[in-house]
Amino acid sequence: MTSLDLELARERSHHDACRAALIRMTEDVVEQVVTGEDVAASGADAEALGYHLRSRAKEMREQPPGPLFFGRLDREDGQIHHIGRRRIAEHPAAPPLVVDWRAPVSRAYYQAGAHDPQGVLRRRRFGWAPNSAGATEDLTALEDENLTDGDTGQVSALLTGEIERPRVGPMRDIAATIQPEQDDLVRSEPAASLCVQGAPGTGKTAVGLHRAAYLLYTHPQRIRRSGLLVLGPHRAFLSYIAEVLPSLGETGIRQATLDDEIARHPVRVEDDEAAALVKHDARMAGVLHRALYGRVDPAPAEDLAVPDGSYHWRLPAAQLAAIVSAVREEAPPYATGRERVRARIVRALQLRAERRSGPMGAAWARRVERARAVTAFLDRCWPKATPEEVLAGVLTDPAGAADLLLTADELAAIRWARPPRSYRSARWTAADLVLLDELAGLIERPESYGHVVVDEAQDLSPMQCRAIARRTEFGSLTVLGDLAQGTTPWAARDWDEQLEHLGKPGTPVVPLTLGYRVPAAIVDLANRLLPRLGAGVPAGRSVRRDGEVTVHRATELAAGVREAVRAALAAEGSVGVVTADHLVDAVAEEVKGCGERVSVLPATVVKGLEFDHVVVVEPAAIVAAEARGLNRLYVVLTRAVSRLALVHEAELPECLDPRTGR
Ligand SMILES: Nc1ncnc2c1ncn2[C@@H]1O[C@H](COP(=O)(O)OP(=O)(O)OP(=O)(O)O)[C@@H](O)[C@H]1O
Repeated sequence: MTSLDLELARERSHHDACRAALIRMTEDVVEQVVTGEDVAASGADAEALGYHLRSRAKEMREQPPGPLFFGRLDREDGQIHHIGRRRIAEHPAAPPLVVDWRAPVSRAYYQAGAHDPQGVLRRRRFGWAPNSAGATEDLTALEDENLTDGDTGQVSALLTGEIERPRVGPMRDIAATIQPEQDDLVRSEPAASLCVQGAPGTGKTAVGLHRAAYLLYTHPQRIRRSGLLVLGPHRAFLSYIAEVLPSLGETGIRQATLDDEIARHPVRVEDDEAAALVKHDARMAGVLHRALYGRVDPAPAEDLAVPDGSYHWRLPAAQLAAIVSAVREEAPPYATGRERVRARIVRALQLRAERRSGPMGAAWARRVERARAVTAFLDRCWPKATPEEVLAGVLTDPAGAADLLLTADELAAIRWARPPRSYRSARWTAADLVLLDELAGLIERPESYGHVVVDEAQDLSPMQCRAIARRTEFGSLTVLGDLAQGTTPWAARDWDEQLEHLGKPGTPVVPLTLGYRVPAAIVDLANRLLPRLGAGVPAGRSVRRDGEVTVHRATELAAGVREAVRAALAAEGSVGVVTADHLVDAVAEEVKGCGERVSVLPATVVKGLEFDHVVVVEPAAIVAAEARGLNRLYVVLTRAVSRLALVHEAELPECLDPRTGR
């Protein structure tokens, strides 16, 4: 037996011990559910304790199968730590057999190097059979890095293998291979917001999800109680990333699109581009504010008289006006403002009444509060409002609230051609829902999440950013994006401005430029587009030296597509055939029956996804299809993990043409 075999045998037996301990931990929790429900002092305690234990038992049972550790640290002080996705111990007080990758002692696993060993003698990486469910015999390799040997410049074969592994199915966690610059972001100060400007494939999404898991581990009370939300650009993306948090042991985290998060109604119609542009513009915040508060009458003309038996208590108009404007200045949410005016009126009436007739009890105050005359006054001077009613007013007659804030053309763009009979029958567009959310937020403050991770944040409009800002008033944000991948008409060109809309001005922007998805040959090709994207971001680089770009000039596009897909299928992994939206049906027809590994996708839905082999059909059509077509093409090219094929019948966009170079 070689010394490597011996070490592997030892590690396998440690894995067996971990497996046995994990089974015991799960059994213990299930047992505690039973006793926990019986022993607690009161029924309510038993309920709370039982709930807590049941959730833990469920969480333990739902642990996805897999290897129980992926690394090991041997420290100068003689301590040895195995590192895995969750802590495993014989019993709660025993030293752990496996420490959680998020624990402070695990940090050195990701950060220590020969130049800065951080008390570590040796880092060991374990190699498991692909997609292992955690059977001990799947532990097939290990690799040691001695940090005391000076800088050997040695590249880890296991790490390279993991990064270059063919992709199938949904995104996987990267707990075993997080890189130092990524780890800094994952573990950065939780109360502070953070913005990551990352070139394609640098691991922004992975960093955001691992940071979410880290925050839940480090601040379970604060973050769990107030909630954590992950926002992604579309549902396909959400299902692609859905497995990552559960595989890190974090279940039940809300992952949604912003549209889902704010949906008060179904989207029934579409805006034309001119209307959508105006509705997503930051000035709409002013328009809506004006429309809502335009309903408040700051100078009531008449005195208020509240009948009380045979008597009337009176407040003069001037005093009413002073109350209304004082509350306006305090700027509470609109609905709170109405109730505050009511409370101040009652207080003023009470003072008057007590001056005349002595103390008035709480019952009297309640009666006055609900008096018809008081409510009638409020209905005139601070009427109730619903977002739908106010927005319908704006879209029926935009000039009323938006005059001087919008140009005549902009007013015309958002004006309803045929207003509905009532706001209740209005058919709302996606942008209208953003505006309704703004109004709802002015009327009543929404609950704040503890932390929100926002992916592809460059694509959000100012009004969408404000919807997120409202939900993180008392929480923090992890903002992930790439200005070069901005494809919406309102995509950000500058992070400082976007962060201001997100309610977190001055948040530090940290660049990531080293890519783990796209091989260097493909990054170099995509970088040729960068100068024309107007994004001013640093160019991407790649750790990957593999990869291949091929260009097929086809005399007949259909035949070219068939040939490129056939060539792609000769290698392992997924094949994404991506083309302009209007060509999708025709292309899908050509590759029908090519099997499950091939997906045909419109260019507009591939953001955030990746395929081993990407076949781009007619790049020029992707560029021509929309205003930010070049940005779209940049996104499409950078979806490739190993190989990229360009198939074209029309001329290639100039910057991609191998004959014109850059
Ligand atoms: N440290 C790492 N170890 C292994 N794989 C990694 C690492 N970092 C990133 N990856 C992999 O690289 C790919 C790209 O990561 P991710 O999707 O998070 O990047 P991104 O910056 O969000 O990309 P894009 O903006 O292009 O969508 C994923 O498959 C991810 O698992």
